[in-house]
Amino acid sequence: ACSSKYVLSQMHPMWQGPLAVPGGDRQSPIDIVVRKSVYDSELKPLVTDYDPETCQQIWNNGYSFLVEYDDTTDKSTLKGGPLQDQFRLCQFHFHWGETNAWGSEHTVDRRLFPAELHLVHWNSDKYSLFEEAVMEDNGLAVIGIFLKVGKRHEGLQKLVDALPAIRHKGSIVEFTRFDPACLLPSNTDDYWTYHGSLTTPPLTESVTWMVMKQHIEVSHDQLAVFRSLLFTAAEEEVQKSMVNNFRVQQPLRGRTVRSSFS
Ligand SMILES: NS(=O)(=O)c1cccc(F)c1
Ligand SMILES: [Zn+2]
Repeated sequence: ACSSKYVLSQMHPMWQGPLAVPGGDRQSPIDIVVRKSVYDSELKPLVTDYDPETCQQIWNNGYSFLVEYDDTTDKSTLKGGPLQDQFRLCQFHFHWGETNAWGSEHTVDRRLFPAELHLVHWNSDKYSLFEEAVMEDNGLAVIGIFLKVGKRHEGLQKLVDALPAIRHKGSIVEFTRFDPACLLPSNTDDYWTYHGSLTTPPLTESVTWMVMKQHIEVSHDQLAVFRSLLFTAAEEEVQKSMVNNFRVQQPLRGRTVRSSFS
């Protein structure tokens, strides 16, 4: 599984400030200004091919909870879209708020969503490990999907039911046969894409972002279980609710956001 040490658990969201980043001219997340995005007819549909058998564990890294996949073979892959190479799924995780009013990292015309899902992949045509790819400017491809509060998401419930077992930072439990394709919106042909970074330290500028235009719906109660997680380890005397684990929007710095739809 990809090394999640890159989602540094000891980094409390307080780091959201302008952390000094080498270069720092392609940081994420950003506000997507729809009328400034440029339609690119060359952008292809995303092609995901995920094998649920590669799902391994779910754990609380003190920042979010991660579902990690075996990325030692090309069994769960992403290609197409703006991508020239094949990418391997290594993990997915979420960002959310303390209320339904905010929580997403990307915004669309400044609109905030209650949460955002990130499916993280690394370029297995060019690199042999996540740790290598994370340092290269075409190393990672992350699919961002907005969550809205509405009807219950049946596929998400298996994941929600596992959360009480990983309430504290450092908790990990086996989690198998989860097909991340069930979390994709019905339309994955319409997305915005731009070159950016990780949104948590080390904030490396190695990510091709694909933010889906169509959101998925989860129930209020399902999202409330996300908020029952803790940033803190079991032994810490003051327990802190895992909420508002999102980074603020970063300057576009002249980048162009392309859309796959007109
Ligand atoms: N939030 S994110 O940019 O998807 C991310 C942060 C850190 C590590 C990683 F693999 C993905
Ligand atoms: Zn993320």
